[in-house]
Amino acid sequence: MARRPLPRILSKDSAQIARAQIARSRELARTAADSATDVLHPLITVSRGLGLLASAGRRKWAQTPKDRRGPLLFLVASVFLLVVLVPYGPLLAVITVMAAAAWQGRDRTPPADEGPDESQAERLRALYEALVPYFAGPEDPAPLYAHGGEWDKAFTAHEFDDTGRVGHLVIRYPAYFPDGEPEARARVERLLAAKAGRGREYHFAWDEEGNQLTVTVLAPLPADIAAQRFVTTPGETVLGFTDPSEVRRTLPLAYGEEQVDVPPVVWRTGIRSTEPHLLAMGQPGSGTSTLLRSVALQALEHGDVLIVDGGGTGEYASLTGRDGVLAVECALAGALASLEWAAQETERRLVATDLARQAGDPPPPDTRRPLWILLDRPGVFAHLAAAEGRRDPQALLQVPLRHGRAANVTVVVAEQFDNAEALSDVVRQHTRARVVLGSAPSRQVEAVLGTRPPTAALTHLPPGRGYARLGYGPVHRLQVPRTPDPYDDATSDADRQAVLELLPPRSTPADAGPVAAEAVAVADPTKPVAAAEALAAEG
Ligand SMILES: Nc1ncnc2c1ncn2[C@@H]1O[C@H](COP(=O)(O)OP(=O)(O)OP(=O)(O)O)[C@@H](O)[C@H]1O
Repeated sequence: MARRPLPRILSKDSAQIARAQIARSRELARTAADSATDVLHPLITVSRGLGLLASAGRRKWAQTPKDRRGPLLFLVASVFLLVVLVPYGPLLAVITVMAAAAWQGRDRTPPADEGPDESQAERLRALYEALVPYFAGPEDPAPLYAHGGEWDKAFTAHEFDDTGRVGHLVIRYPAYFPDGEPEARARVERLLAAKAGRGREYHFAWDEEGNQLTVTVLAPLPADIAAQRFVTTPGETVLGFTDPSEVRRTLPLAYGEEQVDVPPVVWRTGIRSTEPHLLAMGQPGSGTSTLLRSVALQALEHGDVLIVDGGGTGEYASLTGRDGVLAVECALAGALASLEWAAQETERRLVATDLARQAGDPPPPDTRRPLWILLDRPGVFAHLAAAEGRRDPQALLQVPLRHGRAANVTVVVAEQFDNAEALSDVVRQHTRARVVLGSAPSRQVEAVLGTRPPTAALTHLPPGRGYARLGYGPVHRLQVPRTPDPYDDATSDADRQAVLELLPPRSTPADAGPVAAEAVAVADPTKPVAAAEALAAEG
């Protein structure tokens, strides 16, 4: 596939990625040209000066009347002879001519005026005035911030975008401003986001040592990346895409016949993972089920998947009966049975691995195939179980969550904020990879990620947009790839086709039904697919 710039038919977001790449290439070319110009600068100046001197000489000769040209020629010849005869004359003459040429050839273009124009200066002044109550100290003898003060001393760098709004700003603030207090920071960030222009996302970088705040406007993340096979190694799952400045790696992604490179948020699972399980939270409709579907499609490439869906809207029906899909459970009884089997399977793997290790053998092959447990909206089952006097299915996640890493078992839980209190402690404790989708108050986001995101959240985010944090790592902005339910009537044909192409074939009849408790119990636990088949036979 040829790697070419983005086609015009792509949406605004994808075009922005391409524009960023073109801008980067231009920046490189400009840097190379600047370096070459720096090295050759003296030579260029002298050559330009010599050219100017020669043309001045020609002009002078042309202006001289014909009857005076003889004496002038005689004078020049005499000076030339004198120079030749005087000791060091030729050398001195060359130096003199070069100096004159350098003087003549010096760059005389007046330096461009880089200051802001009147409207921009007005915007900066307004921003400065708005910041005065936050940064002024009543006892400061020489305040940096004061009404009617000098904004250009406080704003050390500023850039404006094409629409005339602030694109980048470096703000100095007094050392006594409590920049270590999240609430104080949040107040300033809210003010800046409102005053510098709503509807855009801002990145705030607080330099506590230098007492400097850098505000940068972020371009929207590409929201039209369709589901596809990502170029990753086993054990890597692409949660979505983020800013180029946040991640060094890029993934080549297909857009029809074209390819573009986009920075991914990659989550590593398996034995060496430090964040072996994931929790995704969001508002209704923010795209957590879509994230789970995207994870399932990637997991099925190398492993088996068990889906427990408390939402009960049939969003995972397209996965039922597919090779590698052990079960798609929508009822409490099935959820309990499947999760009990998963807990036993985790224990079996642990025991088998341990025995092999004691015997000095490598882990048996039937413990190496990754097993994924995807649990959407467990809070619904928790309420149902409490009403029916049964066990909360989350209790069965204890073994997979605690010991899953060693047994190649990964748990992904998605829940809505409204039901957050229904999440069990063990789920909260052991899911160290976190995702928040959709707009939410910053304290809710902080409660999930463990820290405040470095950007001011928009009041409206497209579905699949949010933040991801792996363990104690940085918070990344995230856009989940578009992975809709192919059975949903609202799904476009292109999206449906993209998801259907990723689904494994269906060798188990889809109408075999969910894995029943008894079938799971009697099935050979070393062959999870066989368990489903045994159930199908029993059904
Ligand atoms: N990454 C995405 N890109 C494009 N559209 C998305 C994305 N994620 C979700 N959507 C769209 O948003 C809508 C809701 O998505 P989804 O069902 O995944 O949300 P949810 O958080 O599970 O909400 P609910 O539990 O209420 O269904 C769907 O129409 C879906 O197609």
